[in-house]
Amino acid sequence: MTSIFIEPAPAKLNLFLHVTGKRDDGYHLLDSLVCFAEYGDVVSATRRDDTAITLAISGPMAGNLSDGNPDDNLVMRAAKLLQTEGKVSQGADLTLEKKLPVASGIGGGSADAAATLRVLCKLWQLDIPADRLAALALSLGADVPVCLGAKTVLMQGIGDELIDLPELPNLSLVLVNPGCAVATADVFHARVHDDDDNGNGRDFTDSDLWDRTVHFNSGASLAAALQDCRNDLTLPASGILPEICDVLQALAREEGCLLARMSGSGATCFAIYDTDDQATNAANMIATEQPDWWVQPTRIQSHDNRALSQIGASFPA
Ligand SMILES: C[C@](O)(CO)[C@H](O)COP(=O)(O)OP(=O)(O)OC[C@H]1O[C@@H](n2ccc(N)nc2=O)[C@H](O)[C@@H]1O
Ligand SMILES: Nc1ncnc2c1ncn2[C@@H]1O[C@H](COP(=O)(O)OP(=O)(O)OP(=O)(O)O)[C@@H](O)[C@H]1O
Repeated sequence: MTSIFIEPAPAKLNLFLHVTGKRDDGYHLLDSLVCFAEYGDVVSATRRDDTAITLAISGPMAGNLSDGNPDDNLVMRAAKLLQTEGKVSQGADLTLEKKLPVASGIGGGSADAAATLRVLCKLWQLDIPADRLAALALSLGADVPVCLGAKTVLMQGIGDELIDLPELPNLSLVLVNPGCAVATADVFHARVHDDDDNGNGRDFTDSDLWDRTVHFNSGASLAAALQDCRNDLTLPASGILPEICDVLQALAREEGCLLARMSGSGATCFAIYDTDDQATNAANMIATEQPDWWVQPTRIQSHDNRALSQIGASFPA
């Protein structure tokens, strides 16, 4: 019997993203409310007797990763890092079902790397201290630590400081990407004044604007509070890719839209709708009008289904 271990790699959403400073090494300090969608990629792993690590990629977005060197894939990089760190003498056959658009602000690669770390800790029965695992995650990318826990948090620092928050209400969401990749580094670099700021400069937002104690009981009350926040990367990202403005307008004009905003460094935008039906209708309308866009209705990941997903699964193959 071969055991297969399976881990979801859910889409990350920045419900707001404030840039609060810049470090000497060029990385930006953030204050961001991060949650995870039910929709995402899937990583699975089976054991090998030798030390080789293989990766097979399938799924609707697999083609967008086929050009690069497979060893550059964040799944492979995470696996090799963990194998070295854990002094593991086994290998693994990994699969990645790629459903999220690549380089699109919803952390697809980061979610895949984090899911790989989780799945291989189970497969290889590693007991790595949480702070060591978080440091490994950060070495793979600023978004990987938040994707490791895959729960609602306030994210600060460069993505390495994670503060637990009360669970958010169930949200009816639509994610839309105009079909163009945007590089995160280009968006940060395109910020006005970015080059002459020292970390306390005039174009940075104050941090700690979010009340960490409030428990929202509806999507409407959360969306109302989010109106006072922004994504500070929307302007630079839409300067690079003006279609982002079209996506935001398309989401906002559908019935029941409570909030439409870009996630991360874009170009994917999300909208919160009042009901699941309104989200489904909005997704259908936008997909019909814009057949080249990626349009995905989903919900926020709740504690219940997250608990299930974190256990993973082991069954005969
Ligand atoms: C914008 C966010 O998506 C918000 O969640 C993340 O901060 C991005 O995280 P990520 O894609 O994992 O980013 P990385 O791969 O670590 O960094 C890519 C590039 O983005 C810029 N970068 C990234 C994160 C950060 N806090 N400040 C930055 O300035 C840097 O130029 C860096 O070279
Ligand atoms: N498994 C993977 N999935 C997606 N991208 C990957 C993967 N492995 C490597 N990459 C590379 O990583 C880069 C960032 O991709 P990713 O999809 O994580 O961006 P993103 O959604 O903008 O992330 P973030 O929101 O964390 O900034 C791309 O240039 C892509 O080629």
